[in-house]
Amino acid sequence: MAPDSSSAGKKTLRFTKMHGLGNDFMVIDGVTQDVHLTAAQIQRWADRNFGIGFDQLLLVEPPAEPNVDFRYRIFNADGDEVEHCGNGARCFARFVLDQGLTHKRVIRVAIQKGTLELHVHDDNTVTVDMGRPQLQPEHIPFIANEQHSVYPLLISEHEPALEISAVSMGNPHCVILVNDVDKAPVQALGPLVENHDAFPKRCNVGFLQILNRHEGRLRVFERGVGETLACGTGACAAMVAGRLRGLFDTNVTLHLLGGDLEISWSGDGSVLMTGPATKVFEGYIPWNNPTHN
Ligand SMILES: N[C@H](CCC[C@H](N)C(=O)O)C(=O)O
Repeated sequence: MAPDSSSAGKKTLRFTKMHGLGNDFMVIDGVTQDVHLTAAQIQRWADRNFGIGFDQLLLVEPPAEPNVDFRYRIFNADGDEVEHCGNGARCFARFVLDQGLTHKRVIRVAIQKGTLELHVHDDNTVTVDMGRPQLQPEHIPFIANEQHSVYPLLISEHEPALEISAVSMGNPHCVILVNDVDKAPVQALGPLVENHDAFPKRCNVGFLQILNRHEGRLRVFERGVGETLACGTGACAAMVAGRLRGLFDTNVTLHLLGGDLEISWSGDGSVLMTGPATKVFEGYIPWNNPTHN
């Protein structure tokens, strides 16, 4: 029985903890609850010792336009709102069905820059149409050399420039090819690239090991979070980068620390991503809605 959310003026907020291959989320129903969040509140809840602990917070809201079922907003653990989250999109679809907010198995959801179409399968995996990758420099604030969206990125004058791929899935990704992800300098290089001034909005940093034309291994140092066990938009960006370099075919399995994602891209049009979405628990947290303080 849920505690009375309005007793004695003290409010409680209902949420669900979920993950997509270990990339974990606090998911909040902002359709039946009146929710206004501050960056400071998100940071407190994201703390894995003093809060709930998550990589991103997902806020589900009513649609603001026709032909869309919901809007969903994404906030990194550092409190910043961001453009897209692939693992989050799958968990969003599972959440709105579990909560009875929809009975549709094909769900259209608005994100910051566009609309996604989600297909929920009987085995509880979800296929997300992730939209077209954006390679034009205006999406990636780079001096483009145009060659397969591969750019030199100078980290230090004492070392040769990194040869990186820059792909936007709505959120910025920098993909670096490595021989062995287990030996990749994720913690040392991740923050330097994330905060490089070539990325005025910072970026997510993917370390991609090509196994064959249909398989790769990927680790991601996420913008605003650090290394996560999986990154859906990062997997899409890595597959696009590999395909643009002529190293991947149309359908690829990417092995991330938390499990596998299936990514399809013909070289034009949308990237499709398929993977699981898992509910861990439901909870309630005492809360003073900032707009009612
Ligand atoms: N850290 C990302 C947002 C979450 C992306 C990731 N969790 C995914 O599954 O796509 C960014 O700042 O753009």
